[in-house]
Amino acid sequence: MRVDKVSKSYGTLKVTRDVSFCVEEGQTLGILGPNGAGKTTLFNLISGDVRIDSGGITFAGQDVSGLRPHQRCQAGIGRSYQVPHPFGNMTVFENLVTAACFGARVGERQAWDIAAGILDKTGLLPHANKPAGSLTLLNRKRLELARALATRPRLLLLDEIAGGLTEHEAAELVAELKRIKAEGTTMIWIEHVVHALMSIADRLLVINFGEKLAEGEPVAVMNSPDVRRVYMGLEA
Ligand SMILES: Nc1ncnc2c1ncn2[C@@H]1O[C@H](COP(=O)(O)OP(=O)(O)OP(=O)(O)O)[C@@H](O)[C@H]1O
Repeated sequence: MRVDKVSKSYGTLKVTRDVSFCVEEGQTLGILGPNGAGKTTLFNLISGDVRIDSGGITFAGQDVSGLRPHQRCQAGIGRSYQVPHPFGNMTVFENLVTAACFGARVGERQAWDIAAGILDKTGLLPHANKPAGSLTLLNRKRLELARALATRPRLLLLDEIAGGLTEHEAAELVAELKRIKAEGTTMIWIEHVVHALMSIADRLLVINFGEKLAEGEPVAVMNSPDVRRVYMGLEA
């Protein structure tokens, strides 16, 4: 997946400024940056929830910049949202079947199988028949991940899915993401929980004021003077 000189403004506020980066197939890119730096906007531009003003986005050899969100999902780009958006009155299982039917474009029978497999994988099996709106924070986060997985993505965009979890819960989540990665799924993960991100990311990208501040091998990026000064508030 390649993001090439992408920009986005809201009125006079330039929230994404000429951002470029690549993610190799099967790799995990971690995205860090202060609040309001433009990280979620970047996801919105990749998933098509928001149109880019300029630049280009290529996925699996195809220019997807002009595609609508559901077309990008069907092309293999799945995402979770920072604020979970399940169908609250539908059960957990029904949410996953719906995601599989519309995102992975499979028939209902196959969607059931996909949903059942994901329930098991994400620890949601005991909650399969509960309304999604009744879940705890941890299970809502699990469902957000599960719904994205049900679309059978080749590229999975994860927006702050560890925020608000306990240490133990975050470790469980990381273990699950490692399994997903081992199956060959490419991932981009926006996360403030740095140690969780560091435990899985092959590369890090740091965004500040809508611009790329640093990119590269995770330890080198975290130790770079610019990142220490701007992101962590430390002297170089
Ligand atoms: N639809 C919109 N209209 C106007 N301004 C917006 C819109 N969406 C985002 N912004 C602004 O763009 C900037 C970047 O927001 P964004 O949500 O991408 O940041 P973020 O890095 O994901 O922040 P956080 O870590 O707090 O989630 C912020 O100043 C935000 O207020």
